[in-house]
Amino acid sequence: MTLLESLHGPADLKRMGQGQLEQLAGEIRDFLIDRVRRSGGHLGPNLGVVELTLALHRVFDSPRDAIVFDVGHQSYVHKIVTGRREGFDLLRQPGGVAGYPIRAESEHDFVENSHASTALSYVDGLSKAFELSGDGRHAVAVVGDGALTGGMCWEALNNIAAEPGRPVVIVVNDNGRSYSPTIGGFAEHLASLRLQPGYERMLDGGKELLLHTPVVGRPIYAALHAAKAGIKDALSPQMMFSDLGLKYLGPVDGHDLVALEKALQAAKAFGGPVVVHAVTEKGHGYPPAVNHEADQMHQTDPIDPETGLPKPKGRSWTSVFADELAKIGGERRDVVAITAAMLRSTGLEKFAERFPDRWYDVGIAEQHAVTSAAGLAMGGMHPVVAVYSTFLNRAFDQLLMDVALHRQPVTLVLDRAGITGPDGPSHHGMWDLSLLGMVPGIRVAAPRDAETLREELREAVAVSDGPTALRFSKGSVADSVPAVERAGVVDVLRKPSDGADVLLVAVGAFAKLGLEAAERLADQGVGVTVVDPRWVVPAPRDLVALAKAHRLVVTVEDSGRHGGFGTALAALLRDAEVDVPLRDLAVPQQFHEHGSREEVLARVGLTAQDVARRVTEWAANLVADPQPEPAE
Ligand SMILES: Cc1ncc(C[n+]2csc(CCOP(=O)(O)OP(=O)(O)O)c2C)c(N)n1
Ligand SMILES: CC(=O)[C@@H](O)[C@H](O)COP(=O)(O)O
Ligand SMILES: [Mg+2]
Repeated sequence: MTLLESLHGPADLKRMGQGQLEQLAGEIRDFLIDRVRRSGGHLGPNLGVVELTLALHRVFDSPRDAIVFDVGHQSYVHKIVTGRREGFDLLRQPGGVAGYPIRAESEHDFVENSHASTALSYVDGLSKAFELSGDGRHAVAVVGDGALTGGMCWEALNNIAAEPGRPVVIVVNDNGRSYSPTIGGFAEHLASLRLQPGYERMLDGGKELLLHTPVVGRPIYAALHAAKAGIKDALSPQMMFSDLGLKYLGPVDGHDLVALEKALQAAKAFGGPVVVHAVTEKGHGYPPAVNHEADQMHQTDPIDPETGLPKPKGRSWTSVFADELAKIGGERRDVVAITAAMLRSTGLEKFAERFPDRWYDVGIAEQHAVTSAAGLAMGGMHPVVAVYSTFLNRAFDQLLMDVALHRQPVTLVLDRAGITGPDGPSHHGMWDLSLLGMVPGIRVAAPRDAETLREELREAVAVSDGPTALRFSKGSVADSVPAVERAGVVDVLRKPSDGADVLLVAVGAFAKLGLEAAERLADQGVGVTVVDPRWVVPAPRDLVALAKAHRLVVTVEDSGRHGGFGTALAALLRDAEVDVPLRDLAVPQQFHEHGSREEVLARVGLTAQDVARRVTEWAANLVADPQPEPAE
C-alpha cells in the first residue's frame, strides 16, 4: 500500500515522519498528473501547492481551524488530504469531486465561490466570529499573488491590520503568476521580497556566530537582539505588510516542508495577524507544466496520451473575436484593450502583440478595469474590456455609474456567457443579461455564429454615445447559421411557406438549437418561425410586428431567466399592448453544479428536444381562434 492509499485524513498526515512526507508529496504529484491529464483541470496551480497544503494540514487542525483557499482552483491537494482521493476518478464531472471546494463535499471546505480576492475577507469575518465565540480557532487564508491584485484583498487587509490581537494567518502563495506573470507595483514588491531569500536565515546565522564568540559575543548579541526589529527592517526591503502593522514571515521556500512547518508554527503561535510569504512554483515537479510557455498549465484540457497535448478543439468564439479585434485595431487607433489578468483566455493576445502600447493588464481587478475604461473613454479612446461573463458581476456598479451614467463609449466583451460547465456554479455566465438589462442606454449583442460576431463587434465599437456589450459562449463557435430574410434588425432564420403559429426567438448561440427544435415541431405539424434578435438589450421593437403575426411567442436563451431576454420581450409586448402569449425558456435561476456544458444544459431542460416538447405542450393549449393578425 502506498502512503497516498493510507492517507484518509489530516490525522494520518500528522503521524508521518519527514521521509514519509517527502515520499507522499511525490505520490501526490504523480496522482495529480495522472488524474488531471485524463479529466482536465488546474494542474499547474495544484502541483505548486503540494508541500504547502501538507504543511498547512499538519500545523493547523482543519476543520476546527478554517483553511480558506482564494479562488479554490488550487484545492485538489486539500481534497486528497481530507479523504476525497477516490472522487478524482471523475474530477469536475457529475458524481466526482468538484474542481473547487464544496461545503456539501466536506466539513473541511469553507468557500465555494471561485471569484478571486475574497479569502482575506472571509478570514476577517471568521476570525471575528472565532474571537466572539472564544474557542481559540484559527482562520487561515491561502491567497495567490494574482488574487492579491484584487481590490477586496486590500479592503480586508486594512481591517485585519487594525486588530493586532486577532489571530489571522495569511499564507501568500507566491508563484509570480496569475495565468501569465502577475503585473503591477505590488507584484514587483513581492518579487523584491522573493529576491531577499531567507534574510531570516542571515539573521539566525549571525546569532549563532555571536553566541559562539567568547567573551564579547554574548554582550554584542544581547545588544543586537534588543535592536533586532530595527536591524531587520533596515536589512529587509521596504515591506508593505510590516508597514501595515502585519507580522511578516518569509520569504519561505514553498516546497521545503520543514521550513514551511516552522514558519506556519510560528504564525500559529503569534496570536495576531501574520503573513507567511511562501515562494512556490506553478507546475512544480512536472517540467511540461513548469515550462509551459503560456500559463504553466494553469488550466489544462484533457491531455491526449498519444500526443501529450490537450485534445484539439474546434475554432472557438474567443479566437473569432481575437482575430476581428486585431483587424479593428489596425483600422481604429482609438481602440484599446483591457484584460483583468486573462490576456490569452479572453482573446486579447493577438491585439496586444500587434499594438503593444494600446493594451493594459490591470491584474485581477475587474472593477478597476471598467472605471479605468471610463477614464480612457473620457480621454478620447474606445476601450474594449474583455472579461468572462461571470466576472462582470464584480464590476456592475462601475459599469452602471462610471460608464453608463456618463454615456461613455466602452465595449464589454463577455466571453464564457451562459452555462460554462466544469467550473461549477460561480463560473456559469448566467447573470449578465439580467444585470445589463438594468443599465440605461447600454446596447447588448448576442452573436449566433462567427459572421454575426464579427459584424456585431464592429457595430459595437462604432457606437460613440454609450456602452455596448457582446456575449458569447465558452468553447467552439457555432456553425454558420444564415438568415433567410431580415425583419428590421432581426434576422429571420426559418419561415415556413405555409405560415406558422409559433414565433421562436432564439438568442445568440441558441439559434441552432432553435432551428433543430423547429424541425422536430414541423414533423409534428407545428409551424414555427425562428428568428435571431441579434441585439438583445434593449429587445428590438421589430419583434412586436412579428409577434402579432403569430399565436404564440417562445424565447430561448442561455442566460438566467430572471431579468433575461424573455422577461424583457414580454415587457415590450405588454407595453405595445400585444396580447400574444409568450413563454420564456432560460437557465433556471438557481446555482447549477459542475458538469460538461452539454450535461448541465440537458439537466436544466435546454436541449432541442426539451424546447420542442415544451412548445408542443403550449401550442396544444392554443385556443382555436382568434386567427393571428396578418403580417404588417
Ligand atoms: C474575479 C475573478 N477574475 C478572474 C478569475 C480567473 N482566474 C482564476 S485563477 C486566476 C489566477 C489566480 O492567480 P493566483 O491568485 O496567483 O493563483 P495561482 O493560480 O497562481 O495559484 C484567475 C485570473 C477569477 N477566478 N476571479
Ligand atoms: C479558475 C478560473 O477562473 C479559470 O481558470 C476557470 O477555470 C475558467 O477556465 P476556462 O478558461 O477553461 O473557461
Ligand atoms: Mg499566482
